[in-house]
Amino acid sequence: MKTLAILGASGHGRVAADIALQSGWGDVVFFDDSDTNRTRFEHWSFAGNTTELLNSFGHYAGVFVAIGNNKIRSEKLALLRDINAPIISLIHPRSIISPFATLGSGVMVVGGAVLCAFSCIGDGGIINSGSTVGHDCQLEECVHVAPGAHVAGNVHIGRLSWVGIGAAIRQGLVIGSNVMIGVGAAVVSNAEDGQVLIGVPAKPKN
Ligand SMILES: CC(=O)SCCNC(=O)CCNC(=O)[C@H](O)C(C)(C)COP(=O)(O)OP(=O)(O)OC[C@H]1O[C@@H](n2cnc3c(N)ncnc32)[C@H](O)[C@@H]1OP(=O)(O)O
Repeated sequence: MKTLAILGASGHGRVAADIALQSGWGDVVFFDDSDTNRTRFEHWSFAGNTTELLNSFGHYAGVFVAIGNNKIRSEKLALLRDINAPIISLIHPRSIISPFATLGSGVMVVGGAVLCAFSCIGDGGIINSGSTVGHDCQLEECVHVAPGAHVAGNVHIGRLSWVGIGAAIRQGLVIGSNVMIGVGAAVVSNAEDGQVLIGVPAKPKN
């Protein structure tokens, strides 16, 4: 039986475990940096913090970082990459992924998500429930497309950016790094690094 180690015992971690078990993993074991005295997390074993995972990753057929914060997820993935841990991606069996799409490692694709032809998802990306990423999009490392958000074709999104729940991005735009696009925003022009955009049409938040 293949066992997956998941770093991040949270709601996002529960979603990761659910996808893992629906996609062929036999069991999961959780790690997290908080409340390290526990022995269980929901239905699963809990085995310690990040350090304990780094020391024991060889016991697991795969390792996944299920931390919603883009920056922390990126940092944890870098630690695991440095020691050649077997970082895997989790793809919900009822997501739709073009055979011409490209996914990095440590990516999560949740149920109902659609990745169109020639879209490219960087390491640690989260393509959440019912969201769509159009043709030829390039998403750099650890971008989160939240539930129900839609990214039109040929959009470039910089590392660590977050496309909020229900937001939409017009085709061909360039979204910088560390951008936060708010719930329900309609983005119709390029975004600079670090901007927080809200509204319809989206404008920088004061
Ligand atoms: C499975 C999952 O759960 S995935 C998680 C999905 N979650 C998301 O996508 C969350 C995205 N985050 C947001 O949209 C946030 O509201 C942010 C980041 C844009 C702003 O957050 P904060 O800085 O904390 O703003 P705060 O909540 O204090 O609101 C400040 C003002 O902006 C307004 N505002 C906040 N977000 C938005 C928005 N998306 N659209 C329009 N106005 C907004 C508020 O109404 C408030 O206005 P007021 O000053 O007139 O009362």
